[in-house]
Amino acid sequence: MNRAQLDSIRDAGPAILPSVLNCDFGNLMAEVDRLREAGTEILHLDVMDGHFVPNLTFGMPIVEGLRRHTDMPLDVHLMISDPLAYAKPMVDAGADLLTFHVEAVKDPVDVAGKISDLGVGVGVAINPGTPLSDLDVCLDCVDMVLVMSVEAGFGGQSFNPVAIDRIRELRSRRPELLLEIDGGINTSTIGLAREAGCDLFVVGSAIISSDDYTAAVSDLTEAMMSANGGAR
Ligand SMILES: O=C(CO)[C@H](O)[C@H](O)COP(=O)(O)O
Ligand SMILES: [Co+2]
Repeated sequence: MNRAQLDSIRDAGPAILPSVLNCDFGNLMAEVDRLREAGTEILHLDVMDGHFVPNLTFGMPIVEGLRRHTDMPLDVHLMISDPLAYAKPMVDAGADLLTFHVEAVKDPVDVAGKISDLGVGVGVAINPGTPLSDLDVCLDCVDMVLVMSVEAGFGGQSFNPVAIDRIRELRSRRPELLLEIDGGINTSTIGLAREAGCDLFVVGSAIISSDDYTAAVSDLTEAMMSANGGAR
């Protein structure tokens, strides 16, 4: 994802990014088609290594398979201990935006720079329990901050409201930064995050657990748009 694509995402206004984490992986492409038909445009892919987080999901083969069958931008959330080891393979597989966890690396500036050099958007994620000040060193080196509203590792967890204060603080410090929130986002929490100044809203269970993805996305969109977006 080049600079122009990132700018167009920012300029396009708030967006809901479905996480396929809890979808029916035996019918992955059918699920992706349903999510596209429901009106979502960017896919959030949760890559977990069973080491950085106590869960194991998927790697490059899934990213590559999705790249072959959809033109939706792929927002890849790396919940892995060694993001640099897999950055280029993930980009080669088709990732458009790569987000690593600040908790997983010693030098986030170096990691952000190396990922950016691959020609994709780079994000840094932070868990609720990690001091926000851990991001200070790399805020100017990333395109996006992914503010976790759950401890990374599983879908279906309860929303941690500390994320709202963090979105608000990051928005006030960096008006141009792309902000994404992830974890426990539903029709109640999405408005709070929007009002705090968030741009991108990762939603897993609140869509995947519903029988009607279109209705779920529509309800979420209504809740998101009825909140007054934080001033940039
Ligand atoms: O990064 C994640 C978990 O580590 C998932 O993206 C997130 O939890 C989405 O699932 P849900 O909306 O059900 O919380
Ligand atoms: Co995620």
